[in-house]
Amino acid sequence: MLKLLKATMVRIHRILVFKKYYAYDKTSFLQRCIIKRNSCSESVNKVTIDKDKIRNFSIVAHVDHGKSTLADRLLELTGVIKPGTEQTQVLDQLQVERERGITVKAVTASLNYTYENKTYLLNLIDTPGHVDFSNEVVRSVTACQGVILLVDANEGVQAQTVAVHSLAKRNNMTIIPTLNKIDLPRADPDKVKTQLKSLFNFDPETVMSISAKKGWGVKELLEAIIKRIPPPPVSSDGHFRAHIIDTWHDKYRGVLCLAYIHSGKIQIGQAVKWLSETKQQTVKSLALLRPKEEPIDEATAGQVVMVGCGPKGGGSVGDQLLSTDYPLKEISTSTNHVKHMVYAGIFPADQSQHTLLSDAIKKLALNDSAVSMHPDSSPALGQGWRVGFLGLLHLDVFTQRLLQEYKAEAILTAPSVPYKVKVKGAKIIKQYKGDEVIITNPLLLPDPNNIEEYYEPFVIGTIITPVEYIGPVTTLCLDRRGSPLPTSAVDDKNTLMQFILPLSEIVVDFHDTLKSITSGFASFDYQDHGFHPSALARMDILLNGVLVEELSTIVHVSRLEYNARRLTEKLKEMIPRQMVQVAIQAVVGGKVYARETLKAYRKDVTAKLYGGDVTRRKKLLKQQAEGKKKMRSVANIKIPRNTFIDVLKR
Ligand SMILES: Nc1nc2c(ncn2[C@@H]2O[C@H](COP(=O)(O)OP(=O)(O)OP(=O)(O)O)[C@@H](O)[C@H]2O)c(=O)[nH]1
Repeated sequence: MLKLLKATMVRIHRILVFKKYYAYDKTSFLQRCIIKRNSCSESVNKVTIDKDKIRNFSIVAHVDHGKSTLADRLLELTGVIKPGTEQTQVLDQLQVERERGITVKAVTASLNYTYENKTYLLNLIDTPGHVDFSNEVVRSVTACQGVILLVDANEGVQAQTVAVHSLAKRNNMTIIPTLNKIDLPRADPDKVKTQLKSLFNFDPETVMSISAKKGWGVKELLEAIIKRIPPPPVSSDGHFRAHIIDTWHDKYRGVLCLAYIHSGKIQIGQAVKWLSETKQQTVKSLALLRPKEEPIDEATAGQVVMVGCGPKGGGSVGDQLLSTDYPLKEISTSTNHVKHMVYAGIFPADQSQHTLLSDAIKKLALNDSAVSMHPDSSPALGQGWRVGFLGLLHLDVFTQRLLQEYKAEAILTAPSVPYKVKVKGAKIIKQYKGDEVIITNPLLLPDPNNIEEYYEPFVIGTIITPVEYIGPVTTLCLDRRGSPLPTSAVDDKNTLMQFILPLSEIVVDFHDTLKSITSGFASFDYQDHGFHPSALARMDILLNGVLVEELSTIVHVSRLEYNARRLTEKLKEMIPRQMVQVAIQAVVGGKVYARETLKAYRKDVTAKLYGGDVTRRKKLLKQQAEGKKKMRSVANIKIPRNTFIDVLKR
C-alpha cells in the first residue's frame, strides 16, 4: 500500500513538472529534452563563428569504397563518438541502411577540431555511393566547397568515381583525392595513383593515403581539409538567406530543414519567409547536427544548420529561407531538375488504407526529394499514385521505408521507364495538350493508330572493366541494343568503355549480369542521353482472358516474342496453382504472342497431419489464410503481390 502511494506521488510530481515546462514553451521543452539526451556533447553554441574557420565538405566515392567508415573515424577524431564504439557506420541511421549495408541518405555532422590553436567548424556530409541515390550527392555538394574523393586502393577507379569526379569539377569544388583501404594486402596505391593521374590529372604528390578501418592517415586528412578546402565565400553582413538541402518530418515540430546559410544571420524567434510563399514564419528550432541535434540560438553565413518554423512551418528541398526584408529581385533561382528513370503505380492494399498510405507517402517524400508523385487510379486497384524513382533500388528502398518507418503496406505495379510519343492530330484529341506526350504508365499509351512516332529514353553507360572481359561486356551491351562509343585505357590492365543504351534494357538486371560475367570486377554508371525515335508496342498479360493491369509493359518490337515467352513462363512459375486451370497469355494489339497453362490444384496444407491435435490443424489453416492476404486477386486468380516486380527480372 505504502509502495503504491509512493509510486502515485512520484507520477503526480512528474506530470506537474512536465506541465510546467510544456506550458512555458513547447519547443524549448523539447530542446531541453534533447540537450539532456546530448549531455555528453558540448554546451549550447551562442558564439558567432568566423567564416574563415568553417569548412564544408562531402565524402564522395564509388559504392563500398569506405565513405561511412571514414566518417566514423572523423567523428572519433573530433570527439563525437568514443574510439572503439561498437556501432559502426554511425551516420547510416535508417533501418534500411543498416539492413542492406548501404547509404541511401546523405547525412550531415558538424564537427569541432582544433588545429594550430584555432578551433574550426567542419561540416561533413556523408553521401551514398549507389547511382540510384546520386540525387543526394548532387544536393549535398551545393552546400560544400570541397570533396574528399575516396578511391579503394585495391579496386582502383570505378565508374561511380568518374561520375562523382565530374560532378565535383562541374561545381568548381576543391577535390582531395584520397586512397582508402591501404591496409589490405592486395592494395596497390601506386597503380591507383597512376589511374588518378591518367584519368583526372591529379598530381600523385597531392593524393592522400588512408585506412579508414584502422584510422591510418585520417588525422593528416583532417588537416588537409582545413588547409586545402577554402572557407565558404559568404558574408554574415546583410540580409539573411539560406537554401534548403534536406527536409524531414518531426511528430511534434513539423517540417525540419537542413539549411546552408549564404548571407546574414538567423536567430531563434526571428521572422522569416520562404521564397515560394508570402506567409511570414518564425524560427522556432535552430540546431547544429553533431549528428545529434545541439540547439543553438544563432547561426551565421557559411554554416549548415537545422531550422524549423513550428508545426505549421513549411520548407522543401531547393526552396530558400529569407529574412522578411530580403529584396526578392536580387535572388537568382537555379532548379536542380531530377530526371526520373522508372515509374511505378503505388496503391493501398485495400482502399480503407488509402489515407494512411497517402500520409506516409507525403512524409517520406519530404525526406526523399528525388521522388515525384501524381494521383493515379485504376479500376482494379482503386485510387493510388504514379511515382517516379531514380532506379529500381530506389523504388525498393522507398517501399521498404514506407513499411518500416510508417507501417504502410502498398501494392506496386510493374515499373516502367518513361516513353514519349508524338500524337497524330493532337489538336483534335482533347486529352493531349501538345503533340508530344510523356507516357509514364503503359496503360495510358494512346491507340497505335493515333501515334505518329514513338521515342525511347537512352543513357550513356560507362563501364570500367579489366581488359580480359572486354569481349563478354561488348556482347552483353550489343545484346541489350547498345551502340559502342570510343574506349579509353584506365591503366595497362583496365579499360573504360562507353555505350549508348536504351534505359529499359539496363534498369532491371543489367548491373547484376555485368557483375556475374566479369566475376564482379566491372563497375557501371549511367547518365541521361535523352529520347530517341524507336519502334514500340504495348504488351498486355491476360489471365483466363482478364487483363492484369499491373503487368502491362511497353516493349521494343524486336523483343516482342522473346518478352512474351519469358513473361508467360515466369508467371507460370510464380503464380501458385489454383482451384481452376489458368491460361496465361501475352497479347499485343489483340494478337497472342505466347501462352502457358497453369494446371488446377488445391494445396491441402493439413495433408501431412494424421489426426492428432486440432490446434495444430487450426494453426496451419490460419497461416494459409494469412498467406492469402498477401495475394492480389484477378478474376478469382490469386497472384502473390511481389510478382509484379519479380516477373520483370530475367
Ligand atoms: N580493410 C579495410 N576495409 C575497409 C576500409 N574502409 C572501409 N572498409 C570496409 O569496406 C566496406 C564498405 O565500407 P562503407 O564505409 O560502408 O562504404 P561506403 O562507401 O560508405 O558504402 P555505400 O555508402 O553503400 O556506398 C565495409 O565492410 C568496411 O568495413 C579500410 O580502410 N580497410
